[in-house]
Amino acid sequence: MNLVIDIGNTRIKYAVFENGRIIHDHSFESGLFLSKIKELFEKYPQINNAILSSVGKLDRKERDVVALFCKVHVLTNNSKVPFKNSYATPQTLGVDRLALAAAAYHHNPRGNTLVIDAGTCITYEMVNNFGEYIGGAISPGVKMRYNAMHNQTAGLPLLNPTELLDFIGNSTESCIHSGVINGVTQEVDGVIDQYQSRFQDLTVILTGGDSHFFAKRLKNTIFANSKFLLEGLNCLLEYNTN
Ligand SMILES: Nc1ncnc2c1ncn2[C@@H]1O[C@H](COP(=O)(O)OP(=O)(O)O)[C@@H](O)[C@H]1O
Ligand SMILES: CC(C)(COP(=O)(O)O)[C@@H](O)C(=O)NCCC(=O)O
Repeated sequence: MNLVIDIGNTRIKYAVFENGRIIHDHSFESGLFLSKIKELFEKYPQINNAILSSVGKLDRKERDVVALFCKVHVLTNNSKVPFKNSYATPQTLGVDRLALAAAAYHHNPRGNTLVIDAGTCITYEMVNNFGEYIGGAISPGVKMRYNAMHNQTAGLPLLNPTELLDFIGNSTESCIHSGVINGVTQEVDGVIDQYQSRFQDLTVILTGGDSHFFAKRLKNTIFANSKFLLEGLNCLLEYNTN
């Protein structure tokens, strides 16, 4: 059994894999790391390998906690990947993006795949039909857009994301919601259009904790997969331990 852990800028997500399939997954706040990991190994003592991916400062404590129970691979920019990495600055590439590219390559090794991850930031990852990761984009996430407008103005309230009734706002709140939710929707649809005009038979995967706020509004066809990054981590764990 494998344990994969994704420490993002907002949440920690993990999954237990058996024979390539998720048998358990969960997310939690960073303060609960030790107790959650202990609980997990009590429930699944068969876990013998783990991979730890962190886009923040990985506290040695976190690695050491997992290492008490099994072998740990800490994902870095020097980990082996099954695809060609053509990012111009591979040492500064977020390891979460490496995992998304691995998942894209695993699911569609001979196809063109665009992965859109709506987490703290919205990231775009392109793996082409030559098995080459060529990069993509980083843009502000849904919550970040609400926070930025509140923090950088005198008069805009801080709102929580919500379903949008119409793209035309007629109040301060509905205008902010339109600016963020309709704005993200138009951005994502526009970016998909650009990639589609350059890459034939493009498969688009949408993932990330905030994707549900706009997924249904997209005009383009996408495959929603909330576990895509975790699946990529499992591929990288297998690739780096076998
Ligand atoms: N239990 C939760 N705790 C915090 N955020 C959550 C939770 N469930 C869903 N979310 C949403 O997920 C978003 C973070 O998405 P995620 O893909 O986990 O980002 P990251 O990988 O950058 O940490 C938050 O902005 C929030 O809206
Ligand atoms: C772009 C990111 C902040 C995304 O983090 P997330 O929203 O998934 O928490 C992270 O992948 C990162 O810090 N990247 C480093 C820069 C780069 O990928 O080129």
